[in-house]
Amino acid sequence: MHEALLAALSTVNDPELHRDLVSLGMIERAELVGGVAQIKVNLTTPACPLKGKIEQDVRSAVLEVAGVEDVAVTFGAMVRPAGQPALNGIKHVVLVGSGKGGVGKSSVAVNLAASLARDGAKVGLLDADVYGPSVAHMLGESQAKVTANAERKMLPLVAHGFKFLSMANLSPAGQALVWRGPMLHSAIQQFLKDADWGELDYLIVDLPPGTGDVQLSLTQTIQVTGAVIVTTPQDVALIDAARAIDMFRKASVPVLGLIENMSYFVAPDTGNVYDLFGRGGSRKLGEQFPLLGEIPLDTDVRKDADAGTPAVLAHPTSAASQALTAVARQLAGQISVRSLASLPDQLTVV
Ligand SMILES: Nc1ncnc2c1ncn2[C@@H]1O[C@H](COP(=O)(O)OP(=O)(O)OP(=O)(O)O)[C@@H](O)[C@H]1O
Repeated sequence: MHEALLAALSTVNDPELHRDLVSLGMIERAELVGGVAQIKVNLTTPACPLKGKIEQDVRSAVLEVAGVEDVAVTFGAMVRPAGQPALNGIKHVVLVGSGKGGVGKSSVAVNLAASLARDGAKVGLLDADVYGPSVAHMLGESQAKVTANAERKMLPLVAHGFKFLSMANLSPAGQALVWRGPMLHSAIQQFLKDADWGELDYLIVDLPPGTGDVQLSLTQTIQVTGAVIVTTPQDVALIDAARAIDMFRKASVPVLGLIENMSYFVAPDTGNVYDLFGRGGSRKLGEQFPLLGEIPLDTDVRKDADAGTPAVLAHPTSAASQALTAVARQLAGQISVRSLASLPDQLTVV
């Protein structure tokens, strides 16, 4: 019966990876118990955007097998690294960049981390925006201090289900950091290599805005899976976003997608939608980069950040939070696609 079930499952494709679940090695269990087919699918990310579709397809395929009266589908997830893991224990490093400041890059980075962690992934967030570190504030941890372990490695702080490190938790509050290129390089190196991040599926890195030393230093130091670029829809922001794309391309960092923030505003009293900055402008940047999502302007995104809880956790049902959650899942999906693109045709089947 196991073989018959596997044969049925081999007709079900992962909608994003365009390969069948069996050859992708995603079937962890397939057996018939009292007329009920027990199928366990091991997804490539707990933040899979297409879980519902996969479940439906598995059900209909398995119900075709003679003797199957019902199907019970359960899910597990194991994020796979893209070739070599970025750093010891860290499967994917994802850079969050922007061409210009103030477009909401840090807000997006914090909410991506919170959303992926809530979906069950092991997540770290590195605040590499050393000139204006805002991550600790957005997580309600601006007073916390980083400590070291017995091997003198920095221990990341933990908030809202994920780990993070920020310069703000190393330097006295309110002091500006006047650092130059080589010092910045070594600070970033320490955050990456002299920190005990443990096992992570995703390390999200909030870069400083623009295309300077820190960004280059990072792309040259470690193997990153890719970068996402946060922009707003105005032409000026898009011109700068194009510059950021160009920088990543020159550094051979794949651009996993664009995120359009402050895309539109829904008036809470009337429900009218206003495209304050000309919505959808990101599409002009070219079709080779997926638009991972459009996030509306929402005062709760700012208020929640100031109160120290990411909006996706504080107001999970708001339009902005739902858009941010969808973006996080799209991103996780893009990373799975990249990781599996280089795999051989047939994987080990359990
Ligand atoms: N979708 C949104 N709706 C409402 N306010 C937002 C939204 N996104 C970001 N903001 C607010 O806009 C301001 C700038 O956001 P943020 O600090 O995340 O931008 P940034 O691009 O990281 O800035 P910088 O590059 O200067 O670090 C913050 O006050 C933030 O709360």
